[in-house]
Amino acid sequence: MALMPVDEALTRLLASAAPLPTERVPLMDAAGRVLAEPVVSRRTTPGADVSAMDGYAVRAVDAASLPATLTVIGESAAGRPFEGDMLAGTAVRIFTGAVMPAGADAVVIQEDTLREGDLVAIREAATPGRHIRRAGGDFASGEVLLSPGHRLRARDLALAASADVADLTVYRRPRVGLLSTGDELVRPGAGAGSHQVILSNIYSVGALARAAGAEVTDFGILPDDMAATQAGVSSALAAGFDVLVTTGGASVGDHDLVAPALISQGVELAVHKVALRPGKPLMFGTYAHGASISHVLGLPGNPVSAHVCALLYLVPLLRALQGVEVPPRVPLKPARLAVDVKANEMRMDFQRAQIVGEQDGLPLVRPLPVQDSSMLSVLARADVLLVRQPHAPAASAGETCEILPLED
Ligand SMILES: Nc1nc2c(c(=O)[nH]1)N[C@H]1C(S)=C(S)[C@@H](COP(=O)(O)OP(=O)(O)OC[C@H]3O[C@@H](n4cnc5c(N)ncnc54)[C@H](O)[C@@H]3O)O[C@H]1N2
Ligand code: MOO
Repeated sequence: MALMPVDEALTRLLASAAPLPTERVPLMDAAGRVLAEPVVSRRTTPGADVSAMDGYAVRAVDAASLPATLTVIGESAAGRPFEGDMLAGTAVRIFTGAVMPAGADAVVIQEDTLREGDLVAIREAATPGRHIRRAGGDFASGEVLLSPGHRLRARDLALAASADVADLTVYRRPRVGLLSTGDELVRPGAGAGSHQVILSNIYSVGALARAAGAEVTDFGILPDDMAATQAGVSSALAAGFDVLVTTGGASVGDHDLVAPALISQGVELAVHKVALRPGKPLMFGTYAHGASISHVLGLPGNPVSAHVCALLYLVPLLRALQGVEVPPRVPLKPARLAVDVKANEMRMDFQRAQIVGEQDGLPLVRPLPVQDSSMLSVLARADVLLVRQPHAPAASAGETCEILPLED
């Protein structure tokens, strides 16, 4: 069967990824969620002209030339403004964030004054507007501060709070189910024999999914048996995950039962086998539950392949389900080769590589010597994936190349 190009598989996957329903969440629970409605300020901030420093509010004209001694007629603290008017020759003690008294147009910082009783000697000439934060200087009421599709960062939550917005409309978190397959798999810490393999894929894939905003459920391990695989797939589909991720059993061996089991349970496969290394056996399909659908992503069992496929396909799918606009291309970045590399064959190749320096503003990248897709220690040592396009010719040290970050 012909292998599908990497970006075409991504295009097909994203084509079915309509955003999930929305919900309201309080700001405290909103980090990492994706906005479904804009954040519109309900307030002008600052709400009035305020002092940026601790000192004395003055009329600049009274303290424009020195010496100048003014009479202190009151105090303005944050939350407790001075109510009176400032007449010629007066000053008001003021603190950071406090409203400027009517008539004052400058602040002299405390360090530039000498206070004696009701009098304050000004030791640094005042200029109009000095140390004043203007009303609306940060943002105005009605201003759109954050737009739909934006993934909320810590600082966005403070911004929304300061705009007097207490909860936000975001897309529901995608629910992801992880289904592992393989007679050989044993959980970490459960005393695996040397003929067995320790279940590792759900940890990397699950962590990538969580970091992309999903709620993750470990749905267990299936044996390499057709009836059991069909039954496992059937109950995982019935659980109604937004995304069901299988690992293993994706290739062509006698024990690779996932594709036929998915098809037998009503999953329509849109992708099966991609021109990708590692990750050739990748499959993707959808399963209809009435009006809603489950996306089904079948990852290869080799741990590096599963991780790379999750980065390339699962993470963008989860973002798209949360309303993020995701370009249907692998997001490559420029770099420079630290060593010569060979011509590539027909599969787009994602080589585990290290950044070993910098040249002309680009990271210098060297592929690790072993590229076996079972080797997690090599993946852990890598800084990035060095990406080689299908049929790319041999390239020399110093030439530009493309990389994919392993973390964002
Ligand atoms: N004749 C062919 N053989 C293979 C082909 C092919 O085209 N023709 N493709 C190869 C490629 S590429 C890959 S990648 C692997 C992956 O195939 P499967 O998805 O069927 O993976 P398994 O056979 O189930 O397992 C492969 C390997 O990974 C280990 N594994 C599986 N699940 C996990 C897990 N959850 N955690 C940790 N390790 C896991 C499993 O024990 C095997 O060692 O197929 C090639 N073969
Ligand atoms: O392409 Mo497989 O994914 O060799 O590891």
